[in-house]
Amino acid sequence: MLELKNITKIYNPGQVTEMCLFDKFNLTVGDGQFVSIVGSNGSGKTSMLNIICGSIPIEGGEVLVGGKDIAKMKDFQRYRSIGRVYQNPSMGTCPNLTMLENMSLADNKGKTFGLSFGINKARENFYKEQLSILGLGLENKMDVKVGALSGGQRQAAALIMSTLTPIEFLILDEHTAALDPKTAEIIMDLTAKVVKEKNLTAMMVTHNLRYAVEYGNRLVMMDKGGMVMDLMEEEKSKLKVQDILDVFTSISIECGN
Ligand SMILES: Nc1ncnc2c1ncn2[C@@H]1O[C@H](COP(=O)(O)OP(=O)(O)OP(=O)(O)O)[C@@H](O)[C@H]1O
Repeated sequence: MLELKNITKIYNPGQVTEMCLFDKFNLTVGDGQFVSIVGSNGSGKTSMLNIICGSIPIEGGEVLVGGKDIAKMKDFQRYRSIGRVYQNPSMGTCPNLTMLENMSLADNKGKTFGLSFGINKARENFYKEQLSILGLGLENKMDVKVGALSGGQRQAAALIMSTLTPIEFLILDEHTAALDPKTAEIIMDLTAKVVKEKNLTAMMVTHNLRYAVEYGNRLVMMDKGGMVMDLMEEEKSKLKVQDILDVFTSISIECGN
């Protein structure tokens, strides 16, 4: 279980540009939940993911995984339980390294000796087996430099790399936003497959309302550092894209837009 408890996040504290984004923000994500997170620009979605991943400091509160405060852990310890796929496919992979070297790097994540190639031929079959889950033939491209792959193939590889070690949480940060519509569909289907097969808890930020409605078993809408909608499985299953659009519209009318 992941718990964000009384999170306070202030950007630029003490400066004229000081901005309190989260003021005692709370969110609990149960094991096995796949949470779609939507919200207008600047509502705090990416900041929330960054707080979970420890990429930005917080002024107050706790980030608990299984009751343990991971905000105080070192990066390599925290990333043992978390995998993240970014918007830009090149963020999750090393373009100048081969598929095999990329998989090997991902395999070494969270180990105390740091990042090393540590190519282990004995693991190669495991890497191939994992890549074959995607059904894109990447298991036959082990010696190809990842930079030579298409954006969609790289994002698919990033998905497998981020879930190669036994993580608990998969963080998806607009991970289909840079892809063409057809490739985005493929990556979304693969995401659902990987989350199910690896029994992961997932948090997916997306501006694609259809994906938010169709995928996952919980939907959260954020606005100005708070949650304005939080629908669990049954309620979410009845939700239509238009329902979310209506909430968006009412929020922007309240804001005078
Ligand atoms: N490094 C930073 N310094 C100062 N303010 C920041 C910083 N990062 C984010 N913010 C502010 O925090 C607020 C939330 O930003 P965040 O990127 O978390 O929103 P978001 O919901 O992910 O937006 P988007 O949909 O545009 O990606 C915004 O007002 C933004 O300007």
